[in-house]
Amino acid sequence: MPYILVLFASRHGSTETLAHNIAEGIESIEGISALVRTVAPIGTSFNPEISDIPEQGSLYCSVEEFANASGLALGSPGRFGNMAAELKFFLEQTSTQWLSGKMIGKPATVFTSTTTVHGGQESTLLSMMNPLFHHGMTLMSVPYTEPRLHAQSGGGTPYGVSHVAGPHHNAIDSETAMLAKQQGKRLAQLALRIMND
Ligand SMILES: Cc1cc2nc3c(=O)[nH]c(=O)nc-3n(C[C@H](O)[C@H](O)[C@H](O)COP(=O)(O)O)c2cc1C
Repeated sequence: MPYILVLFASRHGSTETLAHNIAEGIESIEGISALVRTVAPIGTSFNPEISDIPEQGSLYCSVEEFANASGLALGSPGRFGNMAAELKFFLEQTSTQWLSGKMIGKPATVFTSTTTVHGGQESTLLSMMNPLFHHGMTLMSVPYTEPRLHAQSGGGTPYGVSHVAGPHHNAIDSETAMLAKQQGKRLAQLALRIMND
C-alpha cells in the first residue's frame, strides 16, 4: 500500500503528538497509510555515539523511506525561528533524490510547536518548506474554509498546524489536534488524487 511519511523532530513531545494526530488523519483515508518516523538527535560535540535504533518512540527514518513515500508531512519544533538542526541534517542526506527528481510533484505539508505565540511559528514552517520546494514537492496545508483555523486563539496557521506549548510543554488542545487530523486527511486525499492522475 502507498504511504505518506510523517517525519518529525521532537525533544519534549509536542511535535511528536502533532505527528501522530496528522498520521491519524492520513489513516482515516482508505487506500493509503501513514509511516511515522523521527530523526536521530545531534549531539553538541557533532560526534555523538548514537544507536541506529532509538531506545523508545518512533524509528529513525531511512533515506529509502523518504524516497519511496507518496507524500510527506514534516514537523519540527521552532529553533530560533528555524527548523531543528537534526531535521535539516537528515534532509541534507537526500541530494540523490533531489538529483533524480524522485520527490517531484508529491504533496507535502509542514507543522510545528514553539514555546511562544510570536516565537517564529510561521518562519519555522516556511524554513521547512524551502528544501521541499527544491525537491519539487507540492506544498499544501489547511485553508481558511476549515472553521477551526478561525477559532484558534493559540497556534494554528494556514502555513501548517502549530502548537503553542508554553514554558511547561502544555498538551495539545483538542482543537489543534482536530486541525492536525484535518491536515493529514487533506494530504492523504491529495496524494491519492496525484497518484491516480
Ligand atoms: C535551541 C532552541 C531554540 C528555540 N527557539 C525558539 C524560538 O525561537 N521560539 C519559541 O517560541 N520557542 C523556541 N524554542 C522552544 C521550542 O520550540 C518549544 O519548546 C517546542 O514546543 C518544543 O517542541 P517539542 O516538544 O516537539 O520538542 C527553542 C528551543 C530550543 C532548544
